[in-house]
Amino acid sequence: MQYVSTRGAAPKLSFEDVTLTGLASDGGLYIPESWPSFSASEIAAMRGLPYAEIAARVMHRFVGDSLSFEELRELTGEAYGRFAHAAVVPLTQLDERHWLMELFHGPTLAFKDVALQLLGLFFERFLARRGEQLTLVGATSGDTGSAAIDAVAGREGVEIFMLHPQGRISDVQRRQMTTVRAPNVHNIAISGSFDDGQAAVKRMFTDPALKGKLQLGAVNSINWARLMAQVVYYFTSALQLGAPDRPVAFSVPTGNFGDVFAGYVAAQMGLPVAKLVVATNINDILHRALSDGDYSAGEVTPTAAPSMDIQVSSNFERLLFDCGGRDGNALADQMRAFEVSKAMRLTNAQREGASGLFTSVRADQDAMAHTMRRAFQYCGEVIDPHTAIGLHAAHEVDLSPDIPVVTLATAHPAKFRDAVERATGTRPALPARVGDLFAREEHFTELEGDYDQLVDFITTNAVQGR
Ligand SMILES: Cc1ncc(COP(=O)(O)O)c(C=O)c1O
Ligand SMILES: N[C@@H](CCOP(=O)(O)O)C(=O)O
Repeated sequence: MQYVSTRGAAPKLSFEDVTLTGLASDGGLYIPESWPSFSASEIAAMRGLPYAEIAARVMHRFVGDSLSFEELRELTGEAYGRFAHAAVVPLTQLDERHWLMELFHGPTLAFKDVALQLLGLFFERFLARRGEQLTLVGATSGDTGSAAIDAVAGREGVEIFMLHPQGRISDVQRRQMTTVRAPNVHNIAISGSFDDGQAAVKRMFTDPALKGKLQLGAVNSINWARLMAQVVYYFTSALQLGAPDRPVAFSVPTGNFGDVFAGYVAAQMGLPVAKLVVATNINDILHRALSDGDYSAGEVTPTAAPSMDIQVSSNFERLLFDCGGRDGNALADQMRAFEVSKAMRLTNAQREGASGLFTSVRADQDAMAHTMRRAFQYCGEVIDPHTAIGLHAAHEVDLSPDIPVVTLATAHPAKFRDAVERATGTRPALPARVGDLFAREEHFTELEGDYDQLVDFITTNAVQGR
């Protein structure tokens, strides 16, 4: 299995190289050269298997020679053995056709753990094999940061610099990052939004001076391995609801387009996906792009679903590449123009390519709060604001009534206790596995977010190569 860049000019890489490389040298994102696929009988044969086994079967198609099937199965067993639920991502039924896929049973209470617990093990295995070190740089709107830090804190060969937008994430999210005391963990609070942090991180990967000093790696969904691990739970949940004999729809609370792109990949691999519903909050660039072809980024508006307060949606580039005919040169021109003007129209090919599988729904703050209340009153389920946006969208879309609709429950409600309490009157308790989060001391550095200042901080504090 080889990987190509969405912008056409970077070298093709193996899975191991892609995992350690982050952004492609031409500024693009790596994607498999072609989609591997399963027959209906191969999918049916996975029914009833443990999560870690299905994970190894699905992902081995992407890993090529970088890991044997047995090595991969050992790593999936280790990663998913750390989850607090034996099913890893259990399904909860809400009514005769709506389901929640609970993705928050990992150590940091959000879906990011599903990929990052495994990615931490990939880093360790590949770096030990090569005798190399990696400086991870990342941007977070709250959940990637905590999951990445948990996955790599104290590990050999890696250090992490994580940027979060000051004052724009929940107190639980912030503390899950800033109370971790490990010499290889550096938290930086920047002024501005997640988009500003993500733009700075992407610039670092194409900065020859910085790359001359440090081997950089990515923990954001820039890193293909993140998305690959997220493909698995589309398979496990669809299998429980009747796949491959019955198509299933998914409603996905969306920000950086990673999670829902993983659903797209599952469909390319042969899973019968009836529809992917892209659910956005009022930062609705993806809803406008999919419904009208208008991909133009405005200012990010802070909401009670802060992890989705994103306007420039990184993985949308992967979809545009795949749906638009895989023309890297044309996409490079389109993306470069977008980077200057912050606006673009999708081509007809891109719109038509996306329209078969995707639809989109935007939820405002009232719809989000109303859905949290309704889930609590009618189903006894306390859900977080991001999940509520997905569930709102699941009820808005027009689908045949015999198709089950799975909403991805992307975070534990306790991560956003204040917003949940405002909407439902119930304050969810933090699970015991997060420990004494509010008793621990916080440590982070405040920076303006100016690019040169960030690079200076990283190069001064990195231990790689010393
Ligand atoms: C809780 C939660 N829900 C939804 C999302 C959106 O996911 P994605 O960025 O993969 O679209 C995020 C952030 O990524 C998140 O942290
Ligand atoms: N919502 C995310 C934003 C970063 O997205 P990623 O999937 O590219 O890491 C977060 O919680 O940080």
